[in-house]
Amino acid sequence: MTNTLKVNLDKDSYDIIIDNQILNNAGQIIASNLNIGKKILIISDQNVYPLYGNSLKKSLEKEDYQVQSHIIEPGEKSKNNAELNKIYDLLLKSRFDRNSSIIALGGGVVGDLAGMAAATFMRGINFIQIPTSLLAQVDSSVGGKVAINHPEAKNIIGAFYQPEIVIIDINLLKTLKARDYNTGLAEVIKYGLGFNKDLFDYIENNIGEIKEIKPEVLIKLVYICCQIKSNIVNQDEKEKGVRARLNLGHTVGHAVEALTGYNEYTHGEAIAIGMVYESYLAKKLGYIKLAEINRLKKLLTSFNLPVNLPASISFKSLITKMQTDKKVKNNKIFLAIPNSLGDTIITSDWHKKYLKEIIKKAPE
Ligand SMILES: NC(=O)c1ccc[n+]([C@@H]2O[C@H](COP(=O)([O-])OP(=O)(O)OC[C@H]3O[C@@H](n4cnc5c(N)ncnc54)[C@H](O)[C@@H]3O)[C@@H](O)[C@H]2O)c1
Ligand SMILES: O=C(O)C(=O)C[C@@H](O)[C@H](O)[C@H](O)COP(=O)(O)O
Ligand SMILES: [Zn+2]
Repeated sequence: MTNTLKVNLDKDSYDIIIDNQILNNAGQIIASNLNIGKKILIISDQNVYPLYGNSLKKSLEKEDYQVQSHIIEPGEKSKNNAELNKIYDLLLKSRFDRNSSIIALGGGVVGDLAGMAAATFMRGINFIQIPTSLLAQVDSSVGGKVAINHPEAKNIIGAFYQPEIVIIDINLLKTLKARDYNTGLAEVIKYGLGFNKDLFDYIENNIGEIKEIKPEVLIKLVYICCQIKSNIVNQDEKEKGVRARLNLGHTVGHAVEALTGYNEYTHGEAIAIGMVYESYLAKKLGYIKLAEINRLKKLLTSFNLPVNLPASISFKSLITKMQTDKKVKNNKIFLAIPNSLGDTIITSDWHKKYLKEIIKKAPE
């Protein structure tokens, strides 16, 4: 049974369609739901396109779309200005117009980069998300944050630009490498830790089924995460308030990614570390309990996710990098931290020395 969620943003509202084995119907889903021009550019990467590019292309061509593809090197290093320029060159050369569309077929890197191209080319052309990694299915394909990195800071050049539709086929997850699957689980655990205690309990109680990628379990996880995210985005599309809670673990996590050159940790691994350190900070401030942090660490570890900062990152380098976070206001670093399991608060009322003490103690 197809599960459909709606992101409600007036004229920019869209459906999230979640099912098993629907990639071959993507063309028909697009043709019957969207009024778009015939030209489509699929942006994908060198791992994903050989697996799924042809099926998508065929299903679009069946509906008379004229399809071109642009394939990037996989990984965070492609989320940059040079790659974005290559896409603009292609769109111009192929005479794409305002009615044309870009489809992101890939993980969060492809989605963020393709979304930046769609948001900025001619000040905005149609954008369709077909996420293929777990992380992209539970998080990055929904909500309209699109971005590229700067060598100094993560996602620092970007926009809020909503897709026309999100088509999620959980069957695609079967070909993910274990490390990439686990990185998506870090965001799933974030939704449990920060927004839904029942989800946290469910993950703890179904570790085996989750590792086996059981379709009914994955549909449930993807549905709950997309539901949590769309409810928040519905209230605060442009992160003026409540949306900042989705950044739980990310102030430390993004700093870890940037300080390690975007190639030592995946995004999910970095935010796993971020969730642990930000939780210790929350505990010092009187929020989450040690027993809950220990549950978090155990759960992350059971999916091979890291829970300790690497020795190469000092307190000083971490705090300096955290100052580049987008949640900094008047030099104050606002953090999204767990209040208790299933609830997040935003605060700037914390002292840097707490983080210094936590790092010095090296939480085991
Ligand atoms: N926009 C947002 O709201 C948002 C939210 C969370 C994360 N992000 C961003 O997303 C990125 C991380 O996303 P990611 O973890 O998907 O990384 P990714 O896009 O690099 O994908 C991870 C790896 O999995 C491969 N892959 C993807 N789907 C596959 C499939 N079905 N079968 C086989 N291999 C597949 C990719 O080729 C890549 O090697 C980061 O840049 C992060 O900042 C954005
Ligand atoms: O959608 C959001 O809002 C999020 O914060 C989701 C995060 O998981 C995601 O990594 C996002 O890209 C981080 O946003 P940023 O504004 O801190 O770059
Ligand atoms: Zn994230």
